[in-house]
Amino acid sequence: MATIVNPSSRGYTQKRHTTDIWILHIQLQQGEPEEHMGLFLPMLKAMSFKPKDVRLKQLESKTSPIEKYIYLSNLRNSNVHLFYRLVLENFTTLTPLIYTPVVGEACLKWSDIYQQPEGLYLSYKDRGSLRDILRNWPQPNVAMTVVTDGSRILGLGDLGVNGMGIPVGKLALYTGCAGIRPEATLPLTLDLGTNNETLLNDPLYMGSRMKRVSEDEERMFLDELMVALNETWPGIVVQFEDFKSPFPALERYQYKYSCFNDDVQGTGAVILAGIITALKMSGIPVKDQRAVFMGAGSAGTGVAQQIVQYFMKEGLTEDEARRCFWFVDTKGLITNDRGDKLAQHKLYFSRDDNSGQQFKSLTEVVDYVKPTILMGLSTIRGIFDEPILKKMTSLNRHPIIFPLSNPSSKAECTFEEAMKFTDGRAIFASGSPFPTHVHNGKVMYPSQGNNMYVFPGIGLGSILCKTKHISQEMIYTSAVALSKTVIPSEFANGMLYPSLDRIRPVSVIVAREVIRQAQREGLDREPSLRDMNDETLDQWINEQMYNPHKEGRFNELERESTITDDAEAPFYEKERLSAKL
Ligand SMILES: NC(=O)C1=CN([C@@H]2O[C@H](COP(=O)(O)OP(=O)(O)OC[C@H]3O[C@@H](n4cnc5c(N)ncnc54)[C@H](OP(=O)(O)O)[C@@H]3O)[C@@H](O)[C@H]2O)C=CC1
Ligand SMILES: CC(=O)C(=O)O
Ligand SMILES: [Mg+2]
Repeated sequence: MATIVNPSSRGYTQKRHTTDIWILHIQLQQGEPEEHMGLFLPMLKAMSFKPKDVRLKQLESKTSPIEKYIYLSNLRNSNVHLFYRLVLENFTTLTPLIYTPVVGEACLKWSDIYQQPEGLYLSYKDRGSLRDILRNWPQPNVAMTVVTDGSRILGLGDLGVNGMGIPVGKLALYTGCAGIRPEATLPLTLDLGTNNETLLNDPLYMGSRMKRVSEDEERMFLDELMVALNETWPGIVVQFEDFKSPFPALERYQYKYSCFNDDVQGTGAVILAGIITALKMSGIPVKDQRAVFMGAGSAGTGVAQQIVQYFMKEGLTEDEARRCFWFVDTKGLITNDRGDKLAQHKLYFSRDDNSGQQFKSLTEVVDYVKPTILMGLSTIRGIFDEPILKKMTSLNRHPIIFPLSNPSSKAECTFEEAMKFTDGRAIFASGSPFPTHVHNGKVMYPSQGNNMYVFPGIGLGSILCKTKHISQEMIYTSAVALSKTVIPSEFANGMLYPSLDRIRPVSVIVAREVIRQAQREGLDREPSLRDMNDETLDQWINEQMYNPHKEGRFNELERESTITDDAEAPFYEKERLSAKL
């Protein structure tokens, strides 16, 4: 049975020996004779930092992103409140280290950098006992799980159980961005085999050494899992993540359980929010939009479907809206007469107006369609090259360029490339973060079109209103809500999304609107929220959110947890105060 848990990072009380330098420092401050401090004395005397400052210094001293990732994982496991305090105070700098792009490198090296278990692994052999295994999880009140089978981790392919970095990273964002308590989150990885030969031959690989089970076998496993999860934690919100397409489980469970597919629906919502703002910037009406999508997988078609819904609300018929999209996959432009059997999820957008012509390359498609929007969800680094970006610039005053593939190593173009080859005119969003770029002496700001802007709010709203299921309208509403959170100064800087430093209030707004939509559809099971006005509801949502600054200690040995709960008191004083309680 491949069940491994590490409860400490989820807020579980765990004894731990604290022999680090902080204890010496505390002892010094508490009057311990100086001779006991030995060689550390000068260093200890010079220390006037609080633990969070020291942790940031230590983090800075790590020279590579992966070392920083490991450092932060260890901190999360040893002192969960201090970790989240750092995250909340440094969202913009720490998110790339705990999420994309560095989580991609962490997943690639998972077996090599493995320090401790951080979630629950369920293997195919466990089928028939899933409920019993879930009951062994030490936390009684799990509200949210992110589950992957590791079959399509970011744009990196089948990484088997090494995909665990994704549920861990996404749930860290649930806690950071939306205040879901750490102990209420369950990172879940299904070990259903892998078709990655490198992993199968890697002596350090920790998953089952077998090829992936069949689609039918996986479906039966998921059926058992969904029942087991809901019996163990009734109403638990399930986020499906990084399953290879096609992913039929969404249609199977969508109206039965509280669940959503983040790659299809979360990405769809966040990119729709970006497009709503981008269209305001470009000034081109909906009816004149022509969007070319490089990549027709779960994310690409999910995004286009959300935009179709928006175009229809803006007055187009469904057919008119659908015809604003052209998709390119490994075989070229997707058309009805291309000669291959199209997967189900591609049929809706397949073109029938190509007069028998077939277009193999993106360049040919761009020449043919003359798009206003170029979306990348293809995992092909650099496919939006100089000629294509220049072509888009010749066609549009403000071409909309969204290289959305993750991690950065898979991005269709970088921000710098987009600015350079469109003469600073592109309206830009990427899946992973890029630095600002100076173009003709002006600082240009990239936007990050990543589902992290919505999934925390969707999950939070769904949990709080105890929704029966998560409807398509709830997802759509999250997009519209997000688009309204961009403030004028951000818009003026070309930003399509709010600054990450405001992510908590943004998540409150997204959660509130998700709750309101559930109420309109009669899906909510928390009637007390129905009579609250928006202001009261926002305040109530805020009060429900985990705040690491207000957390008490875990136990006497969790010294650092104790000393993080007051921002102002010197930590050694706080330690003394807490010791009296
Ligand atoms: N920014 C964000 O928030 C998000 C970004 N993503 C990113 O989007 C990317 C795609 O994810 P997803 O849709 O789930 O993946 P899929 O595997 O479902 O789809 C990938 C698509 O890209 C096409 N493709 C791959 N390689 C080539 C190639 N060499 N030439 C032409 N087409 C190619 C595939 O074609 P074919 O169908 O013929 O195989 C397929 O249509 C990933 O990098 C992922 O990280 C995903 C979710 C959210
Ligand atoms: C962001 C995300 O969900 C992905 O790249 O798969
Ligand atoms: Mg994903």
